[in-house]
Amino acid sequence: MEEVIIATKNSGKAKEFERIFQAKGIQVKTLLDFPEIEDVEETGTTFEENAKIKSETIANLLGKMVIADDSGLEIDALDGRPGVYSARYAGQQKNDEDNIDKVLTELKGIPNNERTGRFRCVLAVSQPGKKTVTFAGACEGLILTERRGTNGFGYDPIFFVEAKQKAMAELNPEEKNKISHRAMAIKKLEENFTPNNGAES
Ligand SMILES: O=P(O)(O)OP(=O)(O)OP(=O)(O)OC[C@H]1O[C@@H](n2cnc3c(O)ncnc32)[C@H](O)[C@@H]1O
Ligand SMILES: [Mg+2]
Repeated sequence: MEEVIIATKNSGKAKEFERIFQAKGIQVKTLLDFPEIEDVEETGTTFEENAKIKSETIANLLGKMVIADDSGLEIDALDGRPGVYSARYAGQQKNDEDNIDKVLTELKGIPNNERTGRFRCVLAVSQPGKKTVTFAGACEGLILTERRGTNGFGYDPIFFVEAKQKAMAELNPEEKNKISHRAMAIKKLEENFTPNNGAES
């Protein structure tokens, strides 16, 4: 495999995929390279459903193998929210800062030991004429009471990784890409995916 197409318009995700795949000699293209392709509506109720909707739509459109990533932050004290609504938690404008503010407000007064949560990522791989296959990854953490660090994207500044004693946004890209939910899902994909998976459509 020399090139992969990742069906994402999120530049933070795109950078992580580029870094991880380029280290393996694989070129990454994302939907940022295809500005004419419109947003795919994420009508599913699970990460898996949404990842499949994105990969199948774009694979059909381009006639090539496509990988999609649906991901988000699940917070126990909020019954799993923002979950699949992570990108648009504070509204359709998809603003990371507004989303973080909303989570911090909702968690006001919740003690540290109850601020558990996890990032989840489901990767879906679609090839024309074949069944879509999926790979999931997760990364456990605690939700901080204020922002720390400036690396990464999305909710990284308020996600505390206990093993590192740092916020995700305080880790450099290599460190994040060793432990993240996305890294875990990519690892599973590498270990289990061959282009013959999902043989019949
Ligand atoms: O659908 P695409 O085009 O890929 O881009 P998106 O931003 O809409 O992506 P999702 O629908 O999968 O929503 C994921 C949201 O979850 C959050 N998220 C996912 N992975 C993250 C990570 O590694 N660090 C911080 N936040 C993350 C972030 O707010 C994302 O916008
Ligand atoms: Mg999305």
